[in-house]
Amino acid sequence: MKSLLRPPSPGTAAGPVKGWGLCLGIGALVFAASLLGIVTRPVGFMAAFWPANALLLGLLVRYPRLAASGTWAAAAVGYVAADLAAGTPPLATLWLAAANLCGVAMGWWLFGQVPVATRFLKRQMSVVLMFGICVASSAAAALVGSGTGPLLFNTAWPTALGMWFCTELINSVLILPVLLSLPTPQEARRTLKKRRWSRRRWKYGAPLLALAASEAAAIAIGGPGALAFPVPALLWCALTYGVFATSVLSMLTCFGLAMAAGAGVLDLAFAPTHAWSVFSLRVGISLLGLGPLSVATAKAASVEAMRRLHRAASHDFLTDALARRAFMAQGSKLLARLARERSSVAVLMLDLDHFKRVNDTYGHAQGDKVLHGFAATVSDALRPGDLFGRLGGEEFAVVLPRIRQADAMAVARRLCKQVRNHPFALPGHATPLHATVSIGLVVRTGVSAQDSLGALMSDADAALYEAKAAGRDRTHLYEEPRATPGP
Ligand SMILES: Nc1nc2c(ncn2[C@@H]2O[C@H](COP(=O)(O)OP(=O)(O)OP(=O)(O)O)[C@@H](O)[C@H]2O)c(=O)[nH]1
Repeated sequence: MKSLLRPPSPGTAAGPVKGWGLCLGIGALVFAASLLGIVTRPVGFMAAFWPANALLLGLLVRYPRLAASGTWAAAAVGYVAADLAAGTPPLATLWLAAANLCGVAMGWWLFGQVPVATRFLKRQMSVVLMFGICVASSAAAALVGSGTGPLLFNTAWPTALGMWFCTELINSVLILPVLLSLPTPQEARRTLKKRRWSRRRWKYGAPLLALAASEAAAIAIGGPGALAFPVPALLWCALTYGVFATSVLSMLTCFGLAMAAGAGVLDLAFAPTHAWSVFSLRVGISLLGLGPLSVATAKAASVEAMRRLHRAASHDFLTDALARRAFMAQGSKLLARLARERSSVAVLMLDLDHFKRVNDTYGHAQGDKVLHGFAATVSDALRPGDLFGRLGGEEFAVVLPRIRQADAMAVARRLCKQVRNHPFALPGHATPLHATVSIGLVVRTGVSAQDSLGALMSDADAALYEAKAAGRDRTHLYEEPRATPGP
């Protein structure tokens, strides 16, 4: 399917357009969302709730490859069909559909100018930019569509312009963040795994309770200030939950407030029937949702920056193995856990053979490539729970938890074999380099609190020395020196 408009740079969450089925789905979604807007539209008035444009824009931005000609055509059919079904005259339906599509196309084009991470609410400035785009796309739809006000809805043009704009704004500002921050199944699984719901349930439940209580207080007390009552609870939610959960809660709270005010349940002590009061209410509620969203986005961006910083500090830049300090810290922690379990452990010391010759023959830069390839070969051969670190130079270490001696020996031999058989391709050299490694290992069954990682590494190092002395490219198991019989 050929694109009408060039899609924005391929997004991370893009998926292929699967033919007409997907187009039909988009058309049906736009039709249903438009009908919902029309059903909630007061007779002879413009719609107060119009989710179709925000849903369409959100899907196109979230999955850029949806933005094909068939999708746009299906969306147009969806808009027109919904208005025709509601009895709008045919020419007017075309005008209304054109206005809606104009707003969506404007938003879609502007999102395409924004870097992918910013677009998906992963940067500090994401919410500000998203708000700017929502204003521009709402203005585009309002400018094109507001001419229908005097003709169809008996509304003066400036009022129609304002109403169209504020309705578009509240819908896009509240619905778009939900779609833009929608986690992939992989991200959702990771988040659920990280959160320890059972142990800290109160910590995760408290902001939700506060939000419900503040909304109840807003309805009970009322008055112009009541709109701001849920703000502290929403901010608490933003500091506790992720961007997606915050955007869902903001959307529900803000739409809830707008509907409660419209229905008179929330008494704001002003006349919600007066057009400019409605304009002010909708714009105000749109802005209300931005605060918590900005906090959640800024927090997520700083957590991500900290994670990267931590990774850079704990991992060796050249080989991506754990750096010495992180290896010792994580290894000692693991050993303490194994001591509590009385489990077994194996510690391996690995040293590339004659590595100085590699540097001397091929140069230091090529030596770096060999170190990188060696580390990748070793880490590929280990299990997820094993620790692999670079102690310095061409010396590495591995901790294998909960392993029997025979299996640890098999792992060490396998590593030796894999390195021996691995051809290290060096740029500018026709024939690949073959390297070998010597490994010394120590196995402790029933780890006790007296065992330290440093002592085990020193035993493994002694075994490594023996492996080197015996001719290299081999493994050697450390054996406790036998007690000499007394006189
Ligand atoms: N390319 C590169 N070389 C390094 C790095 N760190 C240490 N080396 C080199 O690794 C070499 C280690 O040499 P030696 O300790 O003599 O050991 P060897 O030549 O591997 O000999 P054996 O260990 O006895 O088999 C030295 O030439 C160091 O300069 C690094 O980050 N990159």
